[in-house]
Amino acid sequence: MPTSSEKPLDEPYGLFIDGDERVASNDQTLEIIDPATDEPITTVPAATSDDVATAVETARRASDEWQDTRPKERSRLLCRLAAAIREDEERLARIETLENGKPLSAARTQVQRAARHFEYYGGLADKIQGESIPLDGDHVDYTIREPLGVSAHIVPWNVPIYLFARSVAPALAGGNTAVVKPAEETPLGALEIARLADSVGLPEGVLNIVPGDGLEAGDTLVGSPEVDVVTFTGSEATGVEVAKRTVEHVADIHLELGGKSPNVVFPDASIDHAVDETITGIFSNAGQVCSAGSRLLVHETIHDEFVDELKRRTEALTVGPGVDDPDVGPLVSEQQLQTVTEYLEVGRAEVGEPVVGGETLDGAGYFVEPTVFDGVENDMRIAREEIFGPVLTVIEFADEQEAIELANESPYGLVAGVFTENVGRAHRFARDVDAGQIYVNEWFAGGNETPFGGFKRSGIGRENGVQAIDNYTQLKNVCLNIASRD
Ligand SMILES: NC(=O)C1=CN([C@@H]2O[C@H](COP(=O)(O)OP(=O)(O)OC[C@H]3O[C@@H](n4cnc5c(N)ncnc54)[C@H](OP(=O)(O)O)[C@@H]3O)[C@@H](O)[C@H]2O)C=CC1
Ligand SMILES: CCCCCC/C=C/C(=O)O
Repeated sequence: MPTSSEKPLDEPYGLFIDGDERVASNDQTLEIIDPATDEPITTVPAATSDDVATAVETARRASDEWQDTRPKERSRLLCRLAAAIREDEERLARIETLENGKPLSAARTQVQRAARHFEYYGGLADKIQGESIPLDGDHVDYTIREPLGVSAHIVPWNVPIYLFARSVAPALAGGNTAVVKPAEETPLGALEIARLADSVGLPEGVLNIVPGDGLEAGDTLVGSPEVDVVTFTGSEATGVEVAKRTVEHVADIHLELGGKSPNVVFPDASIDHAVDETITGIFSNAGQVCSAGSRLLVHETIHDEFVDELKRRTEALTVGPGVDDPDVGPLVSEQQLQTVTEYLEVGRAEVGEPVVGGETLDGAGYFVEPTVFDGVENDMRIAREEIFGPVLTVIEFADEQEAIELANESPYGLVAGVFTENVGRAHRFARDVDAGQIYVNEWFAGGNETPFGGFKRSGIGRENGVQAIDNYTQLKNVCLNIASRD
């Protein structure tokens, strides 16, 4: 397997089923495009419904043995996989950059996070414990956490390697087998990690990867009655369809959907720091992050100074191909470029010219300038709808009460951030704002260890942390009558 940075791909790629690689049953393929150049990178097989059914049958067959594998052995295997990912970090990062477009240093961070995820859940695999419940002297009552069985993972294209790890690691740790459908644009990272899993000894059939079209491969997967739990990250519209299909066969479902997260800056904050974090919050991954800080609420007394500084630093950001490690890479696809371009026009119609950015770059690739729209009202489309691009909307507020009301006036509730040096205000914000995670004085705070998921229309359930084990286990209660019957 090549490890040099010059040749990150180890072609050809196959559907990864039962520890083996194969072409699609009808030979169809997906073409993978480099978003920085609009040029094809490689092809992978596109799973048909029959292929997905085979993958699910395989996962079902492997399920009993994996459930019976001693937890400490599952733990060892996941930790070995983490080590293998770390050893291959540079090549995997180059693959993430190639298929997704993100800057190389950001791709390296995401590969490290993926490795950390397998370590973290490897560490937890042998600590999934029940409880004993006191009843009375004649009864012994206890709970056991058992695996659900076959888990299905619908993974998006924005952070493909990390988001693959985010749900697969706790699922395998919990004793489930997995079938993963990566996004059409970015299947390579998942296929590469499946090979690493095989190389460290993960039993055949425990992890299966079926790249393909959402409407065919994805729908067949989540609709399969043999699937016991579905985890989905992506758009709200698709998430709702996936949930309906899953509930038809009464499987568990976890949804991590969109956001329009408020980033609230009070006058007592360090402006310098808050501007930096605002830029990180909206322009990382070219704004293609569910937890992007896309709605900046800034106090009226610091508004002008803040926006001037934001403009100055945004203008200085470099935009270019991810392999050159710029500040901002291309969007993932022509489709995403079109969506974001339409929102730039919506923004112009709603508030006029942006204070910075607002253009797509000429030439090959899907590049959009980092953009800031000022003078936005909270009920405008650019303040309510998830753009999923490098586009920030700036809204003024007059006092704390108004800031909290504006923060909460959104259909979403994924994360919310506050910049203030006033501890009481930070805690009031955390108490009063409806979001699954609150950031204080740092955007993208927390990590693999901290529960992550949405209030309101941002989703159902929590990823990350010890809590994610609950997503992939079911609770059994055992109650014994131990009264003497002599
Ligand atoms: N919360 C997040 O992190 C993400 C949010 N989004 C949001 O979604 C918007 C559109 O992006 P898009 O890629 O179309 O997102 P989707 O939500 O449509 O796709 C996410 C995943 O779901 C799959 N999928 C699509 N339809 C089905 C289905 N019927 N059954 C099962 N799986 C399905 C997709 O496959 P396929 O690739 O074949 O379509 C992909 O793997 C973005 O602009 C952004 O706003 C997108 C990605 C991540
Ligand atoms: C800068 C990237 C941080 C990624 C954090 C996890 C993202 C999740 C998502 O978009 O669904």
